[in-house]
Parts: sequence; C-alpha cells; structure tokens
Amino acid sequence: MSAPIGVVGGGAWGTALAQVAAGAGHAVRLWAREADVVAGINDIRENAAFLPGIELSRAIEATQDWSALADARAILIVTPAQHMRAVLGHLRDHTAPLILCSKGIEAGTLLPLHEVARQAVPGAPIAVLSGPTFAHEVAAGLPTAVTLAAEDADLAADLAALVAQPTFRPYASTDVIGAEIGGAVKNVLAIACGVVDGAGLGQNARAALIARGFAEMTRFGLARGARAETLAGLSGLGDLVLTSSSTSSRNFSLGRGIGAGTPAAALLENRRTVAEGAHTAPVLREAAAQASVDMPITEAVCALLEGAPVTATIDRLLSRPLRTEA
Ligand SMILES: NC(=O)c1ccc[n+]([C@@H]2O[C@H](COP(=O)([O-])OP(=O)(O)OC[C@H]3O[C@@H](n4cnc5c(N)ncnc54)[C@H](O)[C@@H]3O)[C@@H](O)[C@H]2O)c1
Ligand SMILES: O=P(O)(O)OC[C@H](O)CO
Repeated sequence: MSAPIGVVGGGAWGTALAQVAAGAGHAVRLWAREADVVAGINDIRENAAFLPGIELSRAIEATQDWSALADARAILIVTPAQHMRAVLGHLRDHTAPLILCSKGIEAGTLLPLHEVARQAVPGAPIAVLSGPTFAHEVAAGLPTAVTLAAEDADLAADLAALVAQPTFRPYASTDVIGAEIGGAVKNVLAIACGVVDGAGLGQNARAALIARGFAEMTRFGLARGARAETLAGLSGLGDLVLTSSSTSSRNFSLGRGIGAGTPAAALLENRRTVAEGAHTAPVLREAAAQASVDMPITEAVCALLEGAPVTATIDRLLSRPLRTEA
C-alpha cells in the first residue's frame, strides 16, 4: 500500500477533500482539532458538526495525533487562514509537499498563505489548491474544477494527478500568488454581494458589483504579482461567480444578514463555522493601502463589519466620482 495522503483540518472543506483523496484511491489520515469530529468520522463515518449527511469513506482515518501524518506523501492544509501558522508549527520538520486549501491573507504580516507556510515549514514544497468548491457538493461527488498551483510545474502536475477524479479536475498552474489572491478576495466580495441581496437592491446591482469587484481583485492581484489569466480563471472569477450568488456561501449569507439589518457583530458572535471574508477584509484593506491600490468595495465591507449603517455605506459607494471603466 502506498503512503497515505494527510489532511489537516476537520471542517467542511478538509472533510470533503479527504473524501476526494479517498475516492482517488488513497488511504487518508485526517487530523482534526475536535475530539467529537474524530470520533464521528471513525465510528459512524460522518462529520456531523461540519459536513452532516455525507457518508464518509472507510479509507479515511481521523486522528488528533500529529505523528500519524509522519509518513504522508502529501498533506492538504485546510484550517482557517488565521490559524494556519500555529497549526503548521506542528509540521515544522516535514518535507512532503503541503497543498494549501484555505483562503485568506495573514493578519499582521499581510503575507499570503504560501509565504506563511514557507516560513513555518521550510523543508516542504508548497502548492495551493483553490476554485469554485462548495464542500457539500464536492463531498457528494458533484463535478467541479480547481486551480492547483506550485512554482515547480512538474510538482503542480504531479499533485494534480494525485488528487484528480473525473468529478474533481485540477488544472495545474505555476501562479501560486494568483491562485491565492483570487480565493482570498472573492470572500470579501461575496459579503458585499450578500449585502446587496439582503438590502433588496436588485440583480442589476449585484452584477455590477461582481464586475467592479473583479476589477478590484485584478488591480490588487496584478500589484502583488498575480497573472491576469489566473485571476480570470477558476480560482478567481470562477470562485467569485459561485460565491457571490448563492446562500450556500457563508460569506454571501453573512452579507445578506448585514444587508437585511442585523449588526455584523451579532452575526459573527459564537459561530462554529468560518466566514473567511470577515477576517480577510481588514487585512486586505491594509494590504491594498500598502500597495497603493484603490479597493472601494473592500473598504465598504470593512465599514459594514465595523458597524457602519448599510444605507449610508451604500450611498457613499454610489456617490464616488465618475471615472473611466478601465
Ligand atoms: N467549506 C467550503 O466549502 C470551503 C471550500 C473551499 C475553501 N474553504 C476554505 O477552507 C478553510 C477551512 O474552512 P472549512 O469550511 O473547512 O471550515 P468550517 O467552517 O467547516 O470549520 C471551522 C474549522 O475551523 C477550525 N478551527 C476553529 N478554531 C481553530 C483554531 N484555533 N485552530 C485551528 N483550527 C481551528 C475547526 O477545527 C474547523 O476545522 C477556510 O479558509 C475556507 O475559506 C472552504
Ligand atoms: O462558504 P464560503 O463563502 O466560505 O465559500 C466556500 C468556498 O470558498 C467556495 O469556493
């Protein structure tokens, strides 16, 4: 039997990716933080806390023991972005490739996650997997495609082949920063689209916001070294289209609640699942200021998360001076 695939993170996405890896024929070791998640996966083949209703493969063994990942041939990292550095501290001496599947930018350092991983696990090759992927659809075997990026083109192709299934098609890329920026920024834009929906501003407004949001993602991405074609691909525009129009998105739903008049603080209090856009927005605003990139939609989302009134925030966005589209 070949070496197992490791997965770190027993939330919805880590569990769905464990199911994908098992479906691709691998033994899978899934490290989860919660004892109830580990017990549920091993005993009744279900992650009732984060991915209820999906029968999980017997090839998945859940654990809270870091040493169970020692012989993994590759490890998928799927914790919330702001916890990634702390979690990777447990893997410091690993040399197997790490595939980062989380979406965000580290607060404080403003580093993209692949640079966090490079610092935290210096001996491991780093790759990024990102794209339009609602966990429950992927776990149910519905089809999608993702970007799998590594600086080394051969590594990207090898890792893509390792996790591919007919219903899970990774497209290899060498644009690591591009794959990361699309996923991080779309979560913030999804909150904005949810606000438009919750406030009843109509479908034209949402389409305009998606287009101007994509312009914002592109400006920021290009300033940080991303390639335009990656931003227009699966991990950028593809994921933006998905998340900005569906209540299956935690970020869109958060925005919808804000738009309908519930304070952001109340919506964020005591949640067990993560809406990454709420954590990414202030970090993105700071990173954009540092790069001298204008991101008015991101600024509006930050204001709403900080408690600004919905109508006044939308009015401010709509009354910006007219400009050219390019
Ligand atoms: N759910 C999806 O459909 C999906 C798809 C693609 C990418 N992602 C990304 O994957 C990442 C994980 O999201 P998810 O949906 O699996 O999470 P989730 O909302 O289902 O679960 C929350 C996760 O956070 C973990 N957590 C909470 N506090 C923690 C701490 N202090 N240290 C370490 N871990 C902690 C929990 O153990 C749990 O795994 C996010 O960056 C998300 O944007 C999610
Ligand atoms: O539920 P969301 O908003 O975190 O979105 C999940 C994934 O990122 C979609 O690709």
